[in-house]
Amino acid sequence: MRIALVQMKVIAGAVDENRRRGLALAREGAARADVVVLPEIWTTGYALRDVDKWAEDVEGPTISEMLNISRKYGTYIIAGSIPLRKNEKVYNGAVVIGPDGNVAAEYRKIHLFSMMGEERFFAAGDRRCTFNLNGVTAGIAICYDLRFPELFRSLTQEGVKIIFLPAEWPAARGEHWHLLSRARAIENQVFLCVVNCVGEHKGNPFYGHSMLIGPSGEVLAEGGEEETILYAEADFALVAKAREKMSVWQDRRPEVYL
Ligand SMILES: NC(=O)CCC(=O)C(=O)O
Repeated sequence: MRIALVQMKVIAGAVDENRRRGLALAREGAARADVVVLPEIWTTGYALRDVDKWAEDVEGPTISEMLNISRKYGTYIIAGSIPLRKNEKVYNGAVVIGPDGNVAAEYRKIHLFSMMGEERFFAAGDRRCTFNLNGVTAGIAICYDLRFPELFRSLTQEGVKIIFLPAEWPAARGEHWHLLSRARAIENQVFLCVVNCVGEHKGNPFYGHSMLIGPSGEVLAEGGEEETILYAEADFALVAKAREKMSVWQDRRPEVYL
């Protein structure tokens, strides 16, 4: 399965420009891959005070155009996250679009990033999200969720072989980005597809370094700190191979942990 990791430059508050560029990059990726993934809140960036103004539902201009792209190219699109309006609340929400051009799943960020006051602007999600990716069970988490291994464990318990993580992660914590992403892949023996943005916010650069990580922690593709589309192959047979080689899952002792 060929994945396009859209590591785009996000400018806080420049919604029209971000949307125009994000859609163009998604079109480019969709022409060359089976799955396209965008970063976290890529339409608004960290203009958190304005997310209510810019929030859209799945019929809004961003997702409806993503549905057209996916229908035209027959690709899955994980439309990063956008401020997503649902039942009169605004969530930091990721929408998964199937190759038939319909919404296949929605994930609303569970762990809001209190260090930046996200909880003042978004409602928190309270549900995990898995979906069928061409016969493979896949899961989603968003950015700060990466610090909560329990979520990734539960997704693995549900049978996922790949977890997608759109992010807006700063260069200041680049080491954490690498360590946590690889640890989540290694401990669960699953693929992690982590897609970050580039650019800066109030003088603080975003880290980029989007990656596809294999189920033994191998970095199969990694971006730099520039806007780019990374293309990478996920061979899901590697999951069974990693688990045959080292039976971490069977060796767990859950009865002792809680
Ligand atoms: N947008 C985020 O969730 C940022 C998370 C982050 O910077 C961190 O966990 O560190």
